[in-house]
Amino acid sequence: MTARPHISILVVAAGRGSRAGGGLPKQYRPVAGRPLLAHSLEALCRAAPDASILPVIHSDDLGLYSQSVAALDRSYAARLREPVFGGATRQASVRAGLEALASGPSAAPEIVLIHDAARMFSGEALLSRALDAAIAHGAAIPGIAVTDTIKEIDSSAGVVATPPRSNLRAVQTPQAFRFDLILEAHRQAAAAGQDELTDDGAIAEWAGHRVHVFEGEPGNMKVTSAEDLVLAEARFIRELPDIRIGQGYDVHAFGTGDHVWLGGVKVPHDRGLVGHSDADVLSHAITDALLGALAEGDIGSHFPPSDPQWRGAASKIFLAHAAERVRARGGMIANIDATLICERPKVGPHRDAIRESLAAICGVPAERVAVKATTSEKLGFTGREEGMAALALATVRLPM
Ligand SMILES: Nc1ccn([C@@H]2O[C@H](COP(=O)(O)OP(=O)(O)OP(=O)(O)O)[C@@H](O)[C@H]2O)c(=O)n1
Ligand SMILES: C[C@](O)(CO)[C@H](O)COP(=O)(O)O
Repeated sequence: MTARPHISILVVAAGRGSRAGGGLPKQYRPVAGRPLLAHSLEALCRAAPDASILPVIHSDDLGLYSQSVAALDRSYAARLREPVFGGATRQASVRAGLEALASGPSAAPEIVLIHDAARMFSGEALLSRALDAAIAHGAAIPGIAVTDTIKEIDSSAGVVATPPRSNLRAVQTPQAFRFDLILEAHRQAAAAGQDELTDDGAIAEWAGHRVHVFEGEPGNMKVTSAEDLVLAEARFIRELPDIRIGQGYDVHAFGTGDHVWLGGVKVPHDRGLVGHSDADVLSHAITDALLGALAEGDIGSHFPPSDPQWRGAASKIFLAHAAERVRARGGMIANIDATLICERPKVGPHRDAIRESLAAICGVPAERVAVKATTSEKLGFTGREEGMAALALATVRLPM
């Protein structure tokens, strides 16, 4: 198997967004509650898990940039290199980024993908095509067939040419290159005073390289105008994953015994909980929360108390089943938050063990599982220590 090349992604975000208007540069304008740049960076982090990412920003925008990074998941933010400052044109900003990659603390990449921060819908398939094309051709850009007829015009003569549409492509980013090729092409163009080229493909072309065009994506829009921001927001909201919240509640009475089961952990107590199964009130509430999020009935409909096979059963079977239902629907459990209501036993000393146990049963990290406890101030059935109650919420993310 050939080793994967070392890849960097340069994200140019130093423009002023004058065509979009609205005060802030467009890459910092909110889209669905977060700066546009946070969406673009997140899309790249998701689509290219191995690549390091170098943002190129304007020197006036450090505060805005930090706010965008703060809106990212920490694991994504950790993948970003220290930003470098861009120049007065896109071309100058790209060159600043390439020079930083060439002279930075880590080895220069073999392949560089150059991407507009203003494009927030770049997915894995597009990045993968870009990478393959750069490896195969050295210089490659994504293009889509144009569907409008394009005219070349002159202000005095009007239309001067109608180029055959079948040969025209609207090109996008990421544009992908062998790093040494595009760095040298940018240096040569700058030295020759050629500083108004609007994409990196044009720079490679100017330097005499054959530039390959691979299939772009119609959805890979560049936010340029104020209308584009509105379209991007609408599209982002339409593509949001299906986030579900489920709730569960359960009660079991105390009876004789020397322990209770809580979240799959045996907790010593001077009484036990009575139930058809092991009466793990916490696991039951969470099972119902997960099934509730899926709108797939409740614990009783999956494991009828009338069925003798569940007599004395370990409740982790029920909970693992509910978690498996989430996975079977292509989803993931985002978090579980549960509260036990009892005077005794004290839950605090067992909390971490219970969280670990629930996390293992559900197949999620323990940091996504919260277990809390409260008394009812000696009021009601829990206050009189006649039984225990548990409440649970689960957030589940399903594919659209
Ligand atoms: N001096 C510049 C100009 C542009 N860009 C970046 O290049 C991408 C594509 O440029 P464009 O959409 O034209 O952005 P702006 O230059 O900001 O827009 P405008 O021309 O409307 O001012 C954007 O992500 C933009 O931030 C850049 O890094 N440095
Ligand atoms: C690089 C680019 O996005 C390819 O379509 C485009 O040329 C950028 O042009 P802009 O005027 O800087 O938006």
